[in-house]
Amino acid sequence: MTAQVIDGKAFAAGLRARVADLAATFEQAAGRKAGLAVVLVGSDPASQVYVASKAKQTAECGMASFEHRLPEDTVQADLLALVDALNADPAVDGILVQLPLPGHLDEQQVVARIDPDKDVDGLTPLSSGRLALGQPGLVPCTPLGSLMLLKDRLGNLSGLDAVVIGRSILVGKPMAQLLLAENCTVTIAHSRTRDLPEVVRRADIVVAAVGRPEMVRGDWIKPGATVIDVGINRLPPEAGQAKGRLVGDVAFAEALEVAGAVTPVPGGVGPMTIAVLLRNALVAAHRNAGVALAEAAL
Ligand SMILES: NC(=O)C1=CN([C@@H]2O[C@H](COP(=O)(O)OP(=O)(O)OC[C@H]3O[C@@H](n4cnc5c(N)ncnc54)[C@H](OP(=O)(O)O)[C@@H]3O)[C@@H](O)[C@H]2O)C=CC1
Ligand SMILES: Nc1nc(=O)c2c([nH]1)NC[C@@H]1CN(c3ccc(C(=O)N[C@@H](CCC(=O)O)C(=O)O)cc3)C=[N+]21
Repeated sequence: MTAQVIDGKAFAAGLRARVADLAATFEQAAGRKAGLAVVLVGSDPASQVYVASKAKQTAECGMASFEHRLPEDTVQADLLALVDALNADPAVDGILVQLPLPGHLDEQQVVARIDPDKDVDGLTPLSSGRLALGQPGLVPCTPLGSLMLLKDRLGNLSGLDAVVIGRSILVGKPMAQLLLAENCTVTIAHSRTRDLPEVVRRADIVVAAVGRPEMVRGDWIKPGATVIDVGINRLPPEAGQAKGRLVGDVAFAEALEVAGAVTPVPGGVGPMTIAVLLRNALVAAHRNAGVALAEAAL
C-alpha cells in the first residue's frame, strides 16, 4: 500500500479563492485594498522561494503587496526604523519579516517591534502568548496551514500521539501548541533529543520542521502515520541545471511505502503557508479598518 499524497497545492487554492472573494468585499467596504508588507534581509534560500511565490499570489487575491529587500549587512537600527514606518503606514495591514535574519541582527527585538495588530505571522510576544493561553489571535501561518491539512485528512485529532521535530518560534513551538489545543499528546523533539528514530516511531502524526534534507527515514515512521513535511531545502544543482531540486526534511519515496499520508515538497505545506498568510492579512485588515468579517467563511 502506498500512502496518500496530501495535495496542499489544491487545498491552498481553495482557501485563496475564499480569501479573494472576501478581499473584494473588503475593498468595497473600506475603500482601499488590504495591504501586506514583506521584509527580506539578505538571501536565505528558503526565504527566496517564499518571496517568489508570494508577491504574485497576493496580487491575485486582490491585495496590495509591498516588498522591502534589504542587504545582508543591514544594521539593527535601520531595520527597526523600517518596521516603525510600516507600523505607522495606514495602507499596511500586515507585516512579515522573513526569518532567519542574518546572524548579526537581534531577531527577538525586531519581531517584538511589529505592531501586534499587524502581526500576520503570529510571532510577537502578544500573539504567541494568546496562542499559549488559548485566546483568539493571529496564528503562525505554517503551523495553522499544517493543522488544516491534518484535520482535513484525520478529522478529530483528539488522543493521537504527535511528534513535532523542531522547536523554532516560527514553526515547531506554535505547531506543538496547536496540536495540544486539539488534544493530541505532543512530543517536541530537537537537536538534543536522544534516539530520534525511536521517538518518531511512536507517532500517529509527525511534523518535520528541521531544515535537513530527507533526514526522516521511512523506517522511523509508524505504519499508517500522517506525515507533514515542512522542510524547504534546496539541493546543490545537478550537472547542466541552474538550480538544485527542492526537497523536504522527510525521505519522501521511503515515507510513501510506510505512512498513511504524506505531504510532498513542493506542493504540500509551502502553498498552505502563503494561503494562510493572505487569510491572516485579510483578518487583520478587517480589524484595522473596523469592518466586520464573518471569519467562519474562511
Ligand atoms: N513550508 C513552509 O512554509 C516553511 C518551511 N520552513 C522550512 O522548515 C524548516 C525548519 O524551519 P525553522 O523552524 O524556521 O528552522 P530553525 O533552523 O529555526 O529550527 C530548526 C529546528 O530543528 C532542530 N534540529 C536541527 N537539527 C536537528 C537534528 N539533527 N535532529 C533533530 N532536530 C534538529 C533544531 O533544534 P535546536 O533547537 O536544538 O537547535 C531546531 O529546533 C526549514 O527547512 C525551513 O526552510 C520554514 C517555514 C515555513
Ligand atoms: N517570518 C517568516 N515566516 C515564514 O512563513 C517564513 C519565513 N519567515 N522565512 C522563510 C520560510 C520559508 N517559507 C516558505 C513558504 C512557502 C513556500 C512555498 O510556497 N513553496 C512552494 C515551492 C514553489 C517552488 O517550487 O518554487 C511549495 O512548497 O510548493 C516556501 C517557503 C516561509 N517562511
